[in-house]
Amino acid sequence: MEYSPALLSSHVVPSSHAKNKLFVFCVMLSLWIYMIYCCVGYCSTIPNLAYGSARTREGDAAVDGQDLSLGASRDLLNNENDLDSRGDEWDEVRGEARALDDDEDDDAWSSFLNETESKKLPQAIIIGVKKGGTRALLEFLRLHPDIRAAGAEPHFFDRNYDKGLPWYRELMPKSSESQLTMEKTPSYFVTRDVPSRIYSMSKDTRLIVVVRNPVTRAISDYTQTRSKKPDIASFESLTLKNISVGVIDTTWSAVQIGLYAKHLERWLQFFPLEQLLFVSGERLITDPAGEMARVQAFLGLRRVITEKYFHFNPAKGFPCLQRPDGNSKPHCLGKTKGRTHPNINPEVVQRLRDFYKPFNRKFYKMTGQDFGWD
Ligand SMILES: Nc1ncnc2c1ncn2[C@@H]1O[C@H](COP(=O)(O)OS(=O)(=O)O)[C@@H](OP(=O)(O)O)[C@H]1O
Repeated sequence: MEYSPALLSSHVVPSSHAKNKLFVFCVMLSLWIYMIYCCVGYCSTIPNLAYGSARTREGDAAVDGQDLSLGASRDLLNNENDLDSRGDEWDEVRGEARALDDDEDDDAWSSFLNETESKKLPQAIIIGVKKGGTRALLEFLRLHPDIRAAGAEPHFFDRNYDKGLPWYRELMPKSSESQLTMEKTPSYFVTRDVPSRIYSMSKDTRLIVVVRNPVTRAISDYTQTRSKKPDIASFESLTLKNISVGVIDTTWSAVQIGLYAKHLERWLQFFPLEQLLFVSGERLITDPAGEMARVQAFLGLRRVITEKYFHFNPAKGFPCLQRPDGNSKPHCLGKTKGRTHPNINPEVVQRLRDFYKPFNRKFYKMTGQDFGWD
């Protein structure tokens, strides 16, 4: 058989073409697989990160408690290990927030496509008061698309300050440039060093205080502790130094926290009054949309959280959250919010009312708001 270069080239040239094509195809395929892998990896990481960081927060951040600064405190309501505002309650609340937030994955996608999110130090903080309704306020605010808030209480400025601002920032959820970052730690309001520390972080931090009738607040505080330590002394004996003399024991933390005017004085040494918003814990229950309108205005947010988001649950006795379209069951805060209070001797209640009256008046004067407790 005759050797033919033409024949040879007719075999060789098409096969090298095919090889080239195959090579290009393989490269393209690998690139596509890599891109799909990256996208899928990213999507699945967003919610996982959110949960992961929440868990880390639960591990690191302290729980609801108090650090009082008005002299020695007979801290019989020591809530150092009180999981009331976190723990199971927090999981439940987080579930509620997610249940109402159907568009979370869409949000993640749009933020992936449109802008970079990052963790920021909070620009607004709910600083108190313990048992005032701080959890309800935070959960209501978390429905706002322009707010991102840490769920658990970080207790940075009172208990974890030595860990530094980077530690604190790490506890915050990611947010876009247009979103406000928030947290709540009710013990800040009554802790001596907190105002100066927040001021050092940023003198522009907006501060929100949910206040409630100090007598009811004290009973609520006591009820919480009793639910964990059923054998504690009676409210009456803890309130009065000596039952027969009837002098109020102001060293008891449950009493001290309610001296709002005294605590506020310390804050006003660092922040102008306009930088603080006082939310009525009572109106947060009777008119949540009205109080939320004030809060949103104070934070410079559009009014998104309106009447449509609330449904009063007569069995629970509190407003619960609902989807504005009303298509799903409303979600209430957990069972540790809205406990039944024990019956307290009416004479002791009256003594406490009388005791708080001058402090309340002073507080109304300082804030320019009458909360109607007297
Ligand atoms: N919507 C809604 N649902 C349930 N509970 C509500 C609500 N709004 C305000 N409250 C009141 O919040 C009180 C608990 O206050 P806090 O969340 O500040 O408590 S804590 O300091 O974080 O432990 C809690 O106090 P208690 O009633 O004594 O349990 C409630 O009265």
